[in-house]
Amino acid sequence: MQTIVAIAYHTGYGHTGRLAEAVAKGASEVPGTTVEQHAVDQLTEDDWQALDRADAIIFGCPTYMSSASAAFATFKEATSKVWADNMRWRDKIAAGFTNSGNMSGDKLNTLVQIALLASQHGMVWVGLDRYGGWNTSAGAPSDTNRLGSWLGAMSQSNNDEGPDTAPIGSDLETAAALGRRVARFTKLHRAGDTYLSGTEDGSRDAVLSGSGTGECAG
Ligand SMILES: Cc1cc2nc3c(=O)[nH]c(=O)nc-3n(C[C@H](O)[C@H](O)[C@H](O)COP(=O)(O)O)c2cc1C
Repeated sequence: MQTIVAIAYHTGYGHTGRLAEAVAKGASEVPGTTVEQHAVDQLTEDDWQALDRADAIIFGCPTYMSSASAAFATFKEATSKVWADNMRWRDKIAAGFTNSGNMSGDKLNTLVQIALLASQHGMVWVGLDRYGGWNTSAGAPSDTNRLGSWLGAMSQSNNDEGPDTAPIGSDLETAAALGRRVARFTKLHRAGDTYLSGTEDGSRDAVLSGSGTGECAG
């Protein structure tokens, strides 16, 4: 079964773009996953259609002034057309990531904004399943999930470094872990759907409402 994981992201200066690449790399490690990246400040009609076709959308943007960047906010509002069309992103898998200059930098607010966007669309949110790192005397910045985030992947990029060196490898690996997890859950979600669609009563909705048997015809 081939599944599509789309990454819809904004980057102002390239740092969050590195994170998007890492998320893509992680997702692509799950066999049978097609990964697409879409820069939300350059979306064409084809990009919007690709997002409609995706089984999962992972949203990402930098944190600017404690919030999602303005370019991402513009995209966020533009998705209201999708929502108004019978919530056509309903039931897709969703996740999020953000990057900022400070260790905290109030970037949890950005992930909350992204998670609320996904919730308004009726999407199914997947967070990060990694223990926090860099939180003991033996810990180090090289620990994955060094910023201790579970709603989504966070990274920090020094303000005096370009995207060639920031964010650091542990943040990129954290982002890759999120990509892998989303790709795995997307497969499980689609496989369950496909299984139930093949039940003897032939109706996923019948099974889920309790009137079907749930016995697979095959
Ligand atoms: C307009 C603006 C606002 C920013 N606000 C914050 C902030 O609230 N918190 C923070 O930690 N860093 C903040 N930063 C730093 C950026 O988050 C940081 O440079 C990040 O790496 C930029 O990612 P990008 O290269 O993908 O645009 C801000 C940067 C800019 C340009």
